[in-house]
Formats: sequence, structure tokens, C-alpha cells
Amino acid sequence: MHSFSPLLVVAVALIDPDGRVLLQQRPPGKPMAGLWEFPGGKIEPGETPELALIRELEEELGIRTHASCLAPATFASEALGERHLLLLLYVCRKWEGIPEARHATALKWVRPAQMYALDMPPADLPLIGLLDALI
Ligand SMILES: Nc1nc2c([nH]c(=O)n2[C@H]2C[C@H](O)[C@@H](COP(=O)(O)OP(=O)(O)OP(=O)(O)O)O2)c(=O)[nH]1
Repeated sequence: MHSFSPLLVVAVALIDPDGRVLLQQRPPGKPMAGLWEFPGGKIEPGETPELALIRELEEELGIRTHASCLAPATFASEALGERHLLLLLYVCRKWEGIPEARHATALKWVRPAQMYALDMPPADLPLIGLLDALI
């Protein structure tokens, strides 16, 4: 029987009071370098999605949030080389600290409609319209 072992990734749309969303640019040397993505990363064994996201936000942006501030929004399902990516997208409007690019090349606050003009990973493209309707 074929065994399905997806790559589980958790990511978040941080939304500011003006309805803009934070994107970060993937650094050189990583797959999909230069593309604009939602902050997040792989869920490590034993982690819940929420704890993985809280950890990634601290590591990547130096901000702190709480599981109760993370609302499940939608997901992406996409072939990724030999693997299959399942990306769980949360939204978050409440955090502590000011995001700084600790891993990314750059950060950018954008409205969902502006995302169509940016290079984003293929899995993210179906998420843009959903975010636009949600915010
Ligand atoms: N964070 C994030 N990853 C995305 C998005 N869209 C998308 O296809 N991905 C893919 C890219 C990667 O294959 C995977 C995330 O893995 P990663 O390597 O960036 O995560 P990580 O922070 O755990 O990285 P590392 O420790 O392995 O370097 O998900 C997105 O919007 N945000």
C-alpha cells in the first residue's frame, strides 16, 4: 500500500490594524529563495501546530504570541518535489514585540490584493483570495 507522509508546515498571516499582512522573503541558499512567504516552518515531531508556530515566530521574527491568539484560517495542499506539502495557515492579530527579519532577507506589510504582484510559493497562491475575503 502507498504510504502518505506529508510535509507538515504551519504558517501565519499576521494582520495589523490597517488590514495588512506580514510577508517575509526567503533567504538565499534555501529552496524557493527570494519568494515571499508567510512566517512559519516545519512542525517538529512531538509539537502541536500552535506550539510550532509560536516557536517559529520567536525564532524568525522575535515576537511572542499565545495559542489563544492563533485562529485556524485555511490550508494548502501541494506537491513539493518528492513530498506533498500540507500547509496549515492561521491568522493572528495579537502579538508582543515588533517583527524583525532574523532569518528572512526582508519583511513587507501588504494587503492581500497586492500579493498577486509578488512572487510567492505555488502553494500560497490559492490562499490569497481566501485571505482577501477574510480580512
Ligand atoms: N514558512 C512557509 N513555508 C512555506 C510557505 N509556502 C510554502 O510552500 N512553504 C514551504 C517552503 C518549505 O518547503 C516549507 C517550509 O519549510 P522551511 O524550510 O522554510 O521551514 P523551517 O523554518 O522549518 O526551515 P529549516 O529549519 O528546515 O531551515 O514549506 C509559506 O507561506 N510559509
